Amino acid sequence: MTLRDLNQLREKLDTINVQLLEILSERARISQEIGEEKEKQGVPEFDPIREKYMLDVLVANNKGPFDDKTIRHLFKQIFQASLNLQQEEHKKHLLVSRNTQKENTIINLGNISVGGGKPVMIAGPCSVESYGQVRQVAAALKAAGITVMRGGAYKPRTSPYDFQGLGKEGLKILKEVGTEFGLKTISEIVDPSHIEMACNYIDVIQIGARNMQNFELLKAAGDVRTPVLLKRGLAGTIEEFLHAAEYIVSRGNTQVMLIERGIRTYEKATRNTLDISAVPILKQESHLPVLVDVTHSTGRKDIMAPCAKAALAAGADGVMVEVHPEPSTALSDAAQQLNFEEFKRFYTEVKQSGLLNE
Ligand SMILES: O=C(O)C(=O)C[C@]1(C(=O)O)C=C[C@@H](O)C=C1
Repeated sequence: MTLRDLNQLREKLDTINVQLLEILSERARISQEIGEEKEKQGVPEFDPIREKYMLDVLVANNKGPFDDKTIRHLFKQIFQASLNLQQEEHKKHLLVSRNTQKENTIINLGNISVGGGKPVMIAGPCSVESYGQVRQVAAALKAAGITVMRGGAYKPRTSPYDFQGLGKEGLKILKEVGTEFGLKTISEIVDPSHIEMACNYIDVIQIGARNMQNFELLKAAGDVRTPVLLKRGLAGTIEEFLHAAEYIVSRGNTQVMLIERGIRTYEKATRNTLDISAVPILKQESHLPVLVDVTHSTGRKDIMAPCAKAALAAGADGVMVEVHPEPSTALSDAAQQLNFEEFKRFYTEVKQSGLLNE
């Protein structure tokens, strides 16, 4: 074969490549149209039976030189790429998506609004341990000007032998103390059958990281009209996080706040890895308020203030931090809760950055 012949063959390939591209693009456009129709009809995009049928037809028509396995592989890539296109489009239509609602969702908690452009500080003990302990924290928070207090009554702990929380008794304490000090309260609920009951005692239902994909719990939280603080799962992707929020919003409860709390990585210097990039991504992709939990993400008191400032600089609508009257005696998270003095220093430093704007 002469050099001239080789060049002629390559020119033929170049032409076919462009033709293939045109055909592939045309196929992709049709697949997108199918995707839109599927969305309207509420039919899932991925259809393995349809894919199997198409592959069988292709293999039946295959005259070589590619073997059947190669044909299956090549076309499966095309199906997958088309499916990705359909799913990208579908994501834009989620109720939690910024494409569906341009304006920020604002959640009013007493005299503060979360998501309205004025970031908030939420603080409180990891666990509700006693009436006296919650009262002490509430008094310190009130004095500092905090108006939303967190406190865990149902504690999903790694070990079944660790303190499991005071349950309903803990919710009652939060209600009593919250009312006395004029504070709004947040507490985690772990059982779908407790959601309705909890609404009588607390102002915000928290769904914890371990329950981000507890779909029955998400549905139950979607059926009430109490605001929900949804934590990102330990290994939850941003896409999974948004779909978890969609579970709640699609049931009619539009009052959802997202909270980044660190994800599991190989890094051991912090308890989890605070994914700061999640903040601007979530703000771009969703209209829901985005907060950052600096206690669980870092697990380190010495870097909580810079991480809180980083979160606010990245666009977070608020920061959550754990505070305890005497952290060394705390029944959970003893190492990372701030005492009142430490909280004051932390809060002052964050306020001085001018990012909190309270
Ligand atoms: O035919 C369909 O139902 C499509 O949605 C199209 C298509 C494709 O483009 O190959 C896309 C996703 C499905 O998994 C199967 C096929």
